[in-house]
Amino acid sequence: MRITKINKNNIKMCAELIYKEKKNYYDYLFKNASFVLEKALSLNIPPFLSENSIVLENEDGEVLGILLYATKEAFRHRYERWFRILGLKVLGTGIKLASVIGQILIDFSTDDVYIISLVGKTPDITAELLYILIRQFEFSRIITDILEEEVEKYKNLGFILSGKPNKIMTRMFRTTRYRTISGIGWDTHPTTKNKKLFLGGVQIPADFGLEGHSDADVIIHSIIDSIVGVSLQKDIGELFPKSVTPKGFSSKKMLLDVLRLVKEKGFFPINVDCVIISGFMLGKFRTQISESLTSILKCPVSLKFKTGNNIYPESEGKCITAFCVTDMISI
Ligand SMILES: Nc1ccn([C@@H]2O[C@H](COP(=O)(O)O)[C@@H](O)[C@H]2O)c(=O)n1
Ligand SMILES: C[C@@]1(CO)OP(=O)(O)OP(=O)(O)OC[C@H]1O
Repeated sequence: MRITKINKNNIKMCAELIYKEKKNYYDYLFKNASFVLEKALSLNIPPFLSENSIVLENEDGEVLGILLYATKEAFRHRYERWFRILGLKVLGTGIKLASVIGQILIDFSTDDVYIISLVGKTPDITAELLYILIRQFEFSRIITDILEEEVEKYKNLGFILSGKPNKIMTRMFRTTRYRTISGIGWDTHPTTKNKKLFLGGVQIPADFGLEGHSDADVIIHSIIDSIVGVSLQKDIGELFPKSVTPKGFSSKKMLLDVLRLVKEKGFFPINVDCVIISGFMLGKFRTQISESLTSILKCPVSLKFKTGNNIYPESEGKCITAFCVTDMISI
């Protein structure tokens, strides 16, 4: 997944998502609304400014979600440019637009940001877009006007109701404050000759593996527990019970599932720090394991390896143990 802005390659997909999210409202404002929106985006007509967009795309360039925002400035200037797409119709539509814009200018300050569109193909993408906005910019309040059916979605993102700016829309707002929170995780698995060794999503060349129902990747299991405890009040066994998890299941897939779940709830890992106790030397795999985990978690991951100085069962190769602490931002 990559972060970008509206550009000529993705403008059609972005315009479609923006239109679909508030179809009734845009249809009320404009005739042929989907065409008007795409045109407004391509001509950069305020407040539909591509510079004020955050777009998440997959590796194939498919748009997974878009957040389009506007500052007070964007509502104030260069409105005459609407004539270029609306022509004479601006006289009819203009009255509706002018009243919407006028109300917004009265209701919010230069410290606020107004969300025109926040739409993700899945709830975790929607939350991630909001997280990027909150972390990147120092606004004090986020205001948005939405259709009634979107209220739950915004409540889940920490917004509260604040009235009805017009007969179609509902207004909601939230502050941009966030908190940091840390979780701890631990896991240990006995070694076995019958399995491959997976650590941090990397298959390590060794003549043994770890016993367990899944691929028994102790590093990932400890990271999962450090994340899901504080965010979901759960542990790995509750999320992936042995009764329904296929034997040998990939821990990497479990971590990807967990990240989707916690992001939906507004929790974003920002740092992971692990200690691994193992008699089998792992130092030469540090970079590979850390890069594998960073590519999944999208945050720095540090690893320390310890032998246990011959006094732990890990030192004798009976098992491998991992501890970890994950710091997260909760929006
Ligand atoms: N499985 C391991 C354990 C340790 N290392 C490296 O060896 C250093 C010394 O470890 P002690 O537990 O004896 O203090 C340690 O700093 C690690 O870099 C390792 O590579 N793999
Ligand atoms: C992951 C699960 C189930 O798939 O099994 P294991 O691979 O045995 O791992 P463990 O860390 O003992 O506990 C959680 C289990 O539910």
